[in-house]
Amino acid sequence: MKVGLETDQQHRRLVLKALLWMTVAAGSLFASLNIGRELWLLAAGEAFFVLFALSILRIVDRTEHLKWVMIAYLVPFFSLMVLAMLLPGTSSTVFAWIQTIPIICYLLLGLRGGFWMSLVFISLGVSAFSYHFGAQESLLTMMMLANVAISSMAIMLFSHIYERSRIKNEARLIELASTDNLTGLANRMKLAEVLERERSHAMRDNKPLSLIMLDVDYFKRINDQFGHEAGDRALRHLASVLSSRLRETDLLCRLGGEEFAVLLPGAALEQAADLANDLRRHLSKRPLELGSGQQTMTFSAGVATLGEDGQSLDQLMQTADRRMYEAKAAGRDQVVAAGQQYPLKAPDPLLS
Ligand SMILES: Nc1nc2c(ncn2[C@@H]2O[C@H](COP(=O)(O)OP(=O)(O)OP(=O)(O)O)[C@@H](O)[C@H]2O)c(=O)[nH]1
Repeated sequence: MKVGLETDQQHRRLVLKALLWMTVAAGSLFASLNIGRELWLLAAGEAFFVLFALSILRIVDRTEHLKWVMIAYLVPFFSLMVLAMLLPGTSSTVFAWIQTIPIICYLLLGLRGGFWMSLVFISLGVSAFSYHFGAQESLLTMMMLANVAISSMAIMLFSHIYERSRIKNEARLIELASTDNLTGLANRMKLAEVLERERSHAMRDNKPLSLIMLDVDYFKRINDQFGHEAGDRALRHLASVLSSRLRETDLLCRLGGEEFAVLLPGAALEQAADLANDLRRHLSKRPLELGSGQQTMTFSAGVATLGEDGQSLDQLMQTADRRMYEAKAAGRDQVVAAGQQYPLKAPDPLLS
């Protein structure tokens, strides 16, 4: 199952792959042209880069150190560009490549890395250009140099502004896509994403992880008696009451309608069932205020735990869901975990 939106890393991996294929194509072309022009050093550098790009293409999809791979590629890549400008026989048009530096840096390294690497290599590029072509002190050369420096800085500025607003918009988009807009809780997509992460932590550290699925009892009656708006308020009320009883590391989410889930990292089945039961009592002691009076809310819940009840989100949800329906069938306002019913036989003094 594909979880979540495409991340920054995936996006940068794609850009890097495009750059590597461009290097292979352009490097092969320029290497053969420069062999024809007998520029042996430059041709050798370009041929080396074709092989270097091909070797990075082999690892780019599986490396966990993408940022370092990018730096290891970009530093010699840009250095070769600068070197190309110093070689005798190089035409002034090679400077066009310097203007790609900020775009490549910001797309691959983000704001901070992009800024520093652009600054260093644009400065080196402009210096190399001025060293090579600025020997004749004509006004035309000065104008060329000024144009080259200013246009590169302008591209750097635009790339910076673009990357900053892209990062902001992406963060906002991810927040919207992972939030339930009625209650402000996490939604199913967020649950899937966090569960994947917590599942690997739990398996690595040999720690438990449990899931509660809960469904409000007789919710339709609230809608029918007090209207849809009151139903919406009831869902927000439940979200706020349950959130106030949970820890920051627990994840409460609304799956849809009047169905919710709580992911509990570090909790074994029994602890999760106790907590679900506690949430049930907590909610029943905080009735919803309606214009005409108060309405007590209850829910039925099923609990499942990683390992015993399955390894994937789907398996855990299916088991917890089945147990939740057992709780409904057994009379509602209760919790079921592995065939165990809560409240246990002794009556709950707080509810009587
Ligand atoms: N106000 C409001 N109602 C919703 C929303 N989503 C689903 N519902 C309503 O929730 C009700 C769910 O009804 P049922 O599935 O019969 O469940 P129930 O009445 O809680 O009964 P049990 O689950 O069997 O205890 C339906 O009337 C839906 O229209 C929502 O976002 N806002």
